[in-house]
Amino acid sequence: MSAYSISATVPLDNAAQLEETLRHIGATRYHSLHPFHKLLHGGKLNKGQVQAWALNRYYYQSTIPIKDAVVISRFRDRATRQEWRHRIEDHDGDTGAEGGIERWRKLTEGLGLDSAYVESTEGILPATRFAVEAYVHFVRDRTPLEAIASSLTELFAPNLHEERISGMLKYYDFVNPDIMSYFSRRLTQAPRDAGFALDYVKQHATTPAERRAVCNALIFKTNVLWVQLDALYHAYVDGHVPPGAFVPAK
Ligand SMILES: O=C(O)c1cc(C(=O)O)c2c(n1)C(=O)C(=O)c1cc(C(=O)O)[nH]c1-2
Repeated sequence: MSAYSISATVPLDNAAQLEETLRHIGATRYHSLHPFHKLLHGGKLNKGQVQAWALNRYYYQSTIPIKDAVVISRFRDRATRQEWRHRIEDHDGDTGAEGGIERWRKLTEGLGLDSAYVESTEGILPATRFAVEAYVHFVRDRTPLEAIASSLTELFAPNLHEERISGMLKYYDFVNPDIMSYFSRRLTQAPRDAGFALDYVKQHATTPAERRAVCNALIFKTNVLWVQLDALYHAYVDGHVPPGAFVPAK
């Protein structure tokens, strides 16, 4: 066991073994297992703590299209770029079509946060910034195959989003279906994206070494997500807010 890579003894001789290993990584390392999410979805946080989560996650959400633009830049193959580009539109929106970032801003606004403050990202935790930047650098610096593989956490997102929608609506009187629209929309977007990425890595990782690199890219990404919640827990559950970061109103 390592925090960064799968064990050398895991068999990766074909695409079926690759998929099995990827699903195992999700089942054991996805951030749905993190204690901060248990508190968030179980109604155990106060409004200020939910605000801190949404404020920090805004940085992740708003960086995703930048990450996807970098992914696209790695491919000479037009068909892959064509397939990938709707992800940018899903988040950025288009003329007359609201995108995910705008929906996320509605969430932070509905939680009572000032949009200019959220968009400035001035109040986010240093660990959020470092983790999210590491994701962008990963897709820039690793192979195109690993860049695609790092998006595979989305395979596990729909279950988490369903748990989040129902838990947050049930437990928090400051949450309503309108401000949760970001997540209801992702329930259809994420499976399509994850399905493409899974098919892609199964087809293009043709050696055990490449399949291992795919698995380790997914582990890297689960770490990107996990450390963001570690930092939120330390700051807003344990109460050690770093200098200059968002402090909820009393
Ligand atoms: O709420 C979540 O837990 C969660 C997780 C993830 C993920 O697993 O990376 C994404 C999202 N949401 C999400 O909304 C989203 O648009 C998204 C894009 C990506 C990606 O890596 O390209 N991950 C995720």
